[in-house]
Amino acid sequence: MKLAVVGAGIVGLTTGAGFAELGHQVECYDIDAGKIGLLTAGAVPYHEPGLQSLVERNVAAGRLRFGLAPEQLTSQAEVIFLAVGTPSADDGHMQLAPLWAAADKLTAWPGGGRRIVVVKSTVPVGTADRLEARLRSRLPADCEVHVASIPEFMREGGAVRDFFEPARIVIGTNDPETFERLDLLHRRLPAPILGTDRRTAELSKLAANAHLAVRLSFANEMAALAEQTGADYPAIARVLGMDPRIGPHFLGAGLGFGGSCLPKDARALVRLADEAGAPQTLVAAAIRANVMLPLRMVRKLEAALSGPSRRRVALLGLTFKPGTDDMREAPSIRLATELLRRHPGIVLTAYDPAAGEHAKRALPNAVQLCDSAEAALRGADAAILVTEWPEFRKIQAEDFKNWMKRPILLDGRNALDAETLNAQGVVCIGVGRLPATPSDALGAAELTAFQTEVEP
Ligand SMILES: NC(=O)C1=CN([C@@H]2O[C@H](COP(=O)(O)OP(=O)(O)OC[C@H]3O[C@@H](n4cnc5c(N)ncnc54)[C@H](O)[C@@H]3O)[C@@H](O)[C@H]2O)C=CC1
Ligand SMILES: O=C(O)[C@H]1O[C@H](OP(=O)(O)OP(=O)(O)OC[C@H]2O[C@@H](n3ccc(=O)[nH]c3=O)[C@H](O)[C@@H]2O)[C@H](O)[C@@H](O)[C@@H]1O
Repeated sequence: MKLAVVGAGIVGLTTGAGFAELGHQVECYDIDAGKIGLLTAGAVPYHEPGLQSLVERNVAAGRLRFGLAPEQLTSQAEVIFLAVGTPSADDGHMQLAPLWAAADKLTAWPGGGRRIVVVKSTVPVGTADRLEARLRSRLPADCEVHVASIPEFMREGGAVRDFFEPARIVIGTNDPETFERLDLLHRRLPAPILGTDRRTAELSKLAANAHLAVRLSFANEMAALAEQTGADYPAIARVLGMDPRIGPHFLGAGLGFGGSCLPKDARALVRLADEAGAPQTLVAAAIRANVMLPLRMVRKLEAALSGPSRRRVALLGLTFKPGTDDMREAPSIRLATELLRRHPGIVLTAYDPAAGEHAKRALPNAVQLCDSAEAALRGADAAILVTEWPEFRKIQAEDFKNWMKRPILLDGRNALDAETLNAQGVVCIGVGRLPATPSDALGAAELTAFQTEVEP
């Protein structure tokens, strides 16, 4: 089949390269000339395992091409995927301007006939309906267009694996012929295909991310309760996870969920639900609970250092999770900002193996970015493990003791072997693990003030 993808972000590029690997002819477009320049020169601009070789292989085989506009490639695509970004607006709604801009360009695409436009981007319910009406009113009479919703569930850092081994594929359309073509396109992927209407497909995507957000906030609040009551949250998570009705995934407590999707999609769902008259109070509470977590960590640091002003504190890991260079809504940003706001004299050093320039752009200027964990830790009074990159687990107790002024580690992801480190003279404090000292607990007034500040 001839396919086109508009928006060569992580989703668009992985989808395009993935379908090319399955033997289809794919053209990928993006308005970002820098990105298209890199891709045309053979460089993938994302830290995404397996994507570089997937792209290289399919470009070399002549199945994958890149361009700034369809006129450059004379597209005759039967199926066009829209995979542009849908970032949050200030009020929590999703910005759909990139989607409408991309869609409006479709009306100038060469060639008529029957075309299927698939919305891959995560969007509010009803967007595919609006898009179809918009396209039909603008396309020439010889062009028959059908819009479908095929939401994407891939995870960053595992996008290629998730493309080839998805848990499920949802095809949202009411048009039987459109379903048949899209079903045929996806049939080689080893996953159940669920046919739904478009609105159900759109809401199922938002519901999936909101469910994950609620689950994580539950885990984090339970971990806080474990700390305050002297229980051990990781053991509780194991107990919960062994119940097949609960399952073991996404129960990890720590600094909370970040990234370009979970927070954005949860916020958008709350807005959508308010307008629809079916408020999602649980999801709203999950968002609030999540943004509190960096503050909890600041309070822990304050308790551990008895006042971190003019101290040197190292942040280990900055991206929103390991395996990616993505800094979008990374908890490290709120943590660093809050530390600097509350303790203007603090010296913050930081190291991340992948964040590079993204970290420089996302973090306050005062954060000193280092090019190794050792450089960040040298002379530090304490360190906070923010992102559980595997290389941090290789640092030995002796290294922490030699490099740091005081080997105090706040493990914000329960990634380190606290027992071993503690036995070897390093103070390692995990999340939901140790009984909190009274000063750890957030005062009610402080909690309310912070919550008001971060109200979703
Ligand atoms: N990142 C992820 O793992 C997942 C993302 N999603 C959703 O997929 C969508 C895309 O996400 P990402 O790939 O992460 O976004 P991204 O921000 O990495 O990439 C979006 C791309 O679209 C391009 N673009 C914007 N307007 C355009 C236009 N008018 N014409 C052509 N290109 C245009 C941008 O230049 C950018 O390269 C979002 O709605 C997101 O919520 C869904 C599942 C997973
Ligand atoms: O819509 C999207 O873009 C995607 O959003 C998430 O994927 P992703 O943002 O790549 O990251 P996750 O692996 O879900 O992690 C999200 C956040 O939760 C945190 N997390 C995850 C798991 C856990 O146990 N504890 C925890 O704090 C991570 O550190 C990270 O900050 C979903 O998992 C994907 O299914 C979805 O397609």
